[in-house]
Amino acid sequence: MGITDMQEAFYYRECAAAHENSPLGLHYAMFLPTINKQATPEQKKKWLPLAENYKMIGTYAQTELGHGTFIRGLETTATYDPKTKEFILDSPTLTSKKYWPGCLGKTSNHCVVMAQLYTQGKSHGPHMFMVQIRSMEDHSVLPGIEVGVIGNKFGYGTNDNGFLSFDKLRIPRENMLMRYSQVGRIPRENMLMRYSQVSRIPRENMLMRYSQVHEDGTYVKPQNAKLAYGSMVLIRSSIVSDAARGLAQACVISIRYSAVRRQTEAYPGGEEPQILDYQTQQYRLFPLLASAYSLQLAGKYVFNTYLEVNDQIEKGNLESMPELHALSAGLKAFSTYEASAGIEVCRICCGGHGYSQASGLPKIYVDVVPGCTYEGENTVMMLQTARYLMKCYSRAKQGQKLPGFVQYIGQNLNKKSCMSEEVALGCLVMAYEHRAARLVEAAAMRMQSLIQGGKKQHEAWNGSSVQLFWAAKAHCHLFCVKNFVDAIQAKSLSSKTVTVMKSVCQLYGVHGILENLGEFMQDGFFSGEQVGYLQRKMLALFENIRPNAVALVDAFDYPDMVLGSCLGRYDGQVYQALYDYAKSAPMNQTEIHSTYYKHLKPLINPETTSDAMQFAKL
Ligand SMILES: CCCCC/C=C\C/C=C\C/C=C\CCC(=O)SCCNC(=O)CCNC(=O)[C@H](O)C(C)(C)COP(=O)(O)OP(=O)(O)OC[C@H]1O[C@@H](n2cnc3c(N)ncnc32)[C@H](O)[C@@H]1OP(=O)(O)O
Ligand SMILES: Cc1cc2nc3c(=O)[nH]c(=O)nc-3n(C[C@H](O)[C@H](O)[C@H](O)COP(=O)(O)OP(=O)(O)OC[C@H]3O[C@@H](n4cnc5c(N)ncnc54)[C@H](O)[C@@H]3O)c2cc1C
Repeated sequence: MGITDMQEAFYYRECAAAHENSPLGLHYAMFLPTINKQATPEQKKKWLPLAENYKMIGTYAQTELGHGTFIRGLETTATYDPKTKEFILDSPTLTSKKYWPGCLGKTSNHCVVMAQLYTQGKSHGPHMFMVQIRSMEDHSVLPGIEVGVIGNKFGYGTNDNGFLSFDKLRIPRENMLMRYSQVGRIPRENMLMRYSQVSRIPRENMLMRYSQVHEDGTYVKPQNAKLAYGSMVLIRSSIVSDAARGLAQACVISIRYSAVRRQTEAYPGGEEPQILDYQTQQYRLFPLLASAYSLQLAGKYVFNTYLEVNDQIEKGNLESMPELHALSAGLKAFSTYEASAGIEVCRICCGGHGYSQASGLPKIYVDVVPGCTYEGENTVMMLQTARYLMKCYSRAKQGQKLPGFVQYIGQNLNKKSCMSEEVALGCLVMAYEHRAARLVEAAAMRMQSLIQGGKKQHEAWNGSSVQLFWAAKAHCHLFCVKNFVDAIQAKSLSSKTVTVMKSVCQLYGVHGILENLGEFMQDGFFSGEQVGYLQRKMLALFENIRPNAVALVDAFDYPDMVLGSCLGRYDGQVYQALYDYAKSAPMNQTEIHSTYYKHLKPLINPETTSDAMQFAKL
C-alpha cells in the first residue's frame, strides 16, 4: 500500500472488510511491530523481509490459560542450554498453555512468545522469543508443538484465536529477541550501550538493547525490565483511536438513521417527526457524538506521545516511560469503556432495526468491546494509572514540579466553581481539574489512613482500589476534556466551525459533569444554582447542535462500505436497503425451506409423513 503510518495502514486494511477483524490482524498489529521494536538489526535483517512478504506470518503469544494480566506470573519457560547454545521452551503445566492469541490457531507459522527466561539456574523474568510453529513449506505443525483454535467467542469470528503449548522445544539462542548489540567498538547507532554492559562477544551472539544472554548463559539485564512490554504500550496507544473510530461510526449510523426515521404523531393528527427531534434521542446521541470527537483528539495525542517517547527510548532516554505507560494504560481503558457503552446506546437508539446485522452496529460493538479486555484488562490498566498518580501526589506534596498533564495534582481544593450561565470552557476545565485533584487526594488519604491503622502496603492498596479507580477515571476524563478545549482554543478554525465545535466541546464537558454529579458536588465545589446553569445549558446545546448533527457525522467521512449499514447510508435510502437485505438472505432463496419437510410437515400433515421421510433421505 505504501502507507507508512501504522494506524492509517490499519484503517485502510480494515476498509476491505470493516470490523471483520482480519486473520492477519496480529501479524500487522503486534508481530511486525515487536520485531521492529525488540529485535537486533541483524535479527530484523533476517526476519523482517520474510515477515513483510508473508513468508513468516506471526502473532503475539503471551497470554496463557492461567495468566493474562499478571505477566510476571506466566509459566511458559525458556531455559538456556550453554552446551548447545539453545533455549528450551516448555509448557510445564496445563495453565501454562498459551491461550487467546489472535491468528494463532490456524493462520500463523511463527509467533513471538513471552516466556520466563532461565539461565544458569536463575529466573530473569518474562522475555520475548521468536518461535516457528508450522512448516513454511506445507504449514504442518512442527514437532514439540501443540496448536489449535479455542472455539467460538463473543465476537471476533474471523480471527482464529488459538492455544499453543511446547514440549521441550529447542530454539537457537539467536531467537531470543534482543535489540542492539555490540562487538568491540560500539557502533554509533548502538548508543544504547548505557543500558547494557559493554563486552566483547562473538559477533553471532547478537546481544541487544534490552537484555542479553551470553553464550555461557550469563544474563545481562536491561536498565528497565518493562522495555519488554513495549509492544503492549504501542497497541494501547493505538486502541484509543480505534475505539474512537468505532464510536464515531456508530454515531454516524444512529444519527443519520434518526434523521430518516419518523415515528409517532408529534400532536394528534400531526405529522410524525424525525426521531432526531425528540429531546430524549438528542440526550442519548449528541453527547456520544461529542465523545467521539473528544476520543479522536485524545487518540491522536496519545499516539503522537507514544511516537515521541519511543523515539527517546530508541535514543536511550527512558525518562518518559512512566508517563507514557500511565497515559496509554488509562486512556486505553477510558476510551474502550466509553466507546463500548456508547455503541450499545447507538444500537438501542435505532430500535428494532438496530438489532439487525443490517444496521452494521452489532459488528462494530463486538469489534470494539474486547478492547476493554485485551491489551490490558481495563480495571488493571486504570489501577496502573492510579499507581502513577499516587507517586505524583507524594511528589507534589514534597513540592516537586510535575509533568504537564498531572500539574493539577496537589492543588488547593478550597476554591469554588467559577461557573456562570455562560458555562465558559475554562470553568469546565477547572471543574474537571478540581474533581480529579480531589479524588487523587482522597485515594492517597485513604491509603495513608489504612497504613497508619496498621495495614501493610498491599492491603492498603487493595483497600483503596475503588477510590484509586475513581481517581484514575477522573484523571482520564479531565485529560479528554482539557485536550478537547485546548484543540478548540488552539485551532485556527473558521468562525462558523469554531462556533459549532465549541458547542460540541461544551456539551462534552457539561454532560460529563451532569452524569457524574456526585463527584463534582461532594465537597460543595458546585452550588445547586450552578448545576441549574449546566442543566439548562445542556438542553440549549441540544437545540444548538441539532441543525448541524448530520453534518457533524458526515464530517467523519466514513464511506458506506466501511459502515456496512442499511441504516447509516449516505443516501438515506434505509427502507429499500433493509428490504433488499432481507430479500438477499440465504434462507429466502427457496420459497419452502428444506427443514419444513423434516420437522414441520410431520406436525402439520402427519398423514403425509412418508413423503417427508422420502424428502429427508434426499
Ligand atoms: C496498528 C493499529 C492497531 C489499532 C488497535 C486496534 C486493535 C487492537 C489490535 C490488536 C489487539 C488484539 C489482541 C490483543 C493482544 C493482547 O491482548 S496481547 C496481551 C496483552 N496483555 C497485557 O496487556 C497484560 C497486562 N499486564 C501488564 O501489562 C502487566 O502485568 C502490569 C499490569 C503492567 C503489571 O506489570 P508488572 O511487571 O507486574 O509491574 P508492576 O505492576 O509490579 O509495576 C512495576 C513498575 O513497572 C511499571 N510498568 C508496568 N508496565 C509498564 C510499561 N508497559 N511501561 C513502563 N512502565 C511500566 C509500573 O508503572 C511500576 O512502576 P513504579 O514506578 O514501580 O510504580
Ligand atoms: C479478543 C481477544 C483477543 C486477544 N488476543 C490476544 C493476543 O493476540 N495475544 C495475547 O497474548 N493475548 C490475547 N488476549 C488475551 C488478553 O490479553 C487477556 O485476556 C487480558 O490481558 C486480560 O487477562 P485475563 O484474561 O487473564 O483476565 P484477568 O486478569 O483474569 O481478569 C479477570 C478479572 O480480574 C481482575 N483483576 C486481575 N488482576 C487484578 C488486579 N491486580 N487488581 C484488580 N483486579 C484484577 C480484572 O480486573 C478482571 O475483572 C486476547 C483477548 C481477547 C478477549
